[in-house]
Amino acid sequence: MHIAAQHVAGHVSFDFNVQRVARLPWTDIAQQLDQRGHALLPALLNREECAALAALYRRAELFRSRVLMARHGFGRGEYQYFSYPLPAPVQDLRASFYPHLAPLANRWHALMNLPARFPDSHPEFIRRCHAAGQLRPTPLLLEYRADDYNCLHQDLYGEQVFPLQIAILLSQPGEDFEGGEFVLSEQRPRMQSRAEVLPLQRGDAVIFAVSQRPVNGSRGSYRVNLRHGVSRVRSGLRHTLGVIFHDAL
Ligand SMILES: O=C(O)CCC(=O)C(=O)O
Ligand SMILES: [Fe+2]
Repeated sequence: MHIAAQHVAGHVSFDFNVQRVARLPWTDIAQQLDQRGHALLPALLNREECAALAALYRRAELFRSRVLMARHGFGRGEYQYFSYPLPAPVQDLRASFYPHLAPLANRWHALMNLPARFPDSHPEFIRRCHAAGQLRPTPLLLEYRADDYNCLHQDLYGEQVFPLQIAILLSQPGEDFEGGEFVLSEQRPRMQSRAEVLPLQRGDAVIFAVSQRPVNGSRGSYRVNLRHGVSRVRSGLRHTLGVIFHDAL
């Protein structure tokens, strides 16, 4: 599982040591996720790794589809979904984070009275997605330029939903781009929506709830509805890697 290997992402080769996922402070991360519905992982990737991943955006042959957000009312800017086989670092990120998140996902589902439970390994969960007709890979690279933004949304692609996902900022705020903040909104029952802006730096990752999370109330847990998006990029170029664990119809 925890393999340290030399990987080739396109023509750029870099060492993505999956051990760093195992070494993350998982107790603290789970606590942040329980309390706030998101957890920040500072400096998950270094500058060179971010540059190598962002450069994949130009390699059209690595992707199954390209979405121009304005055409669909999703915002402005574009993204591309990777094809299978995923580039090794993307595949490794997806497979190595999943086992740490599955127990939390199961606990959240129990608290929210949702019937689905998640297997320990990502290949097993992917088999379930594929059996449900969700065959298409969802990891994606996003690219934003001046005036681009990403409307608040939920990345749901079928009945099979893994309740947590990861986004990694690949560009440096204040250097590569201005504006373009990662935003989360939370809708509690019978209350107005609450927004949170996450101060991500290049290489930082955020783990966050895809659509719902449990919140402790006086009479047990209740479900809170979440969305995420990106505020307007004021200048420059911003890239993100998104890792979603379920596949798409
Ligand atoms: O560009 C971002 O920071 C958000 C990307 C996103 O919507 C996702 O990873 O699902
Ligand atoms: Fe998203």
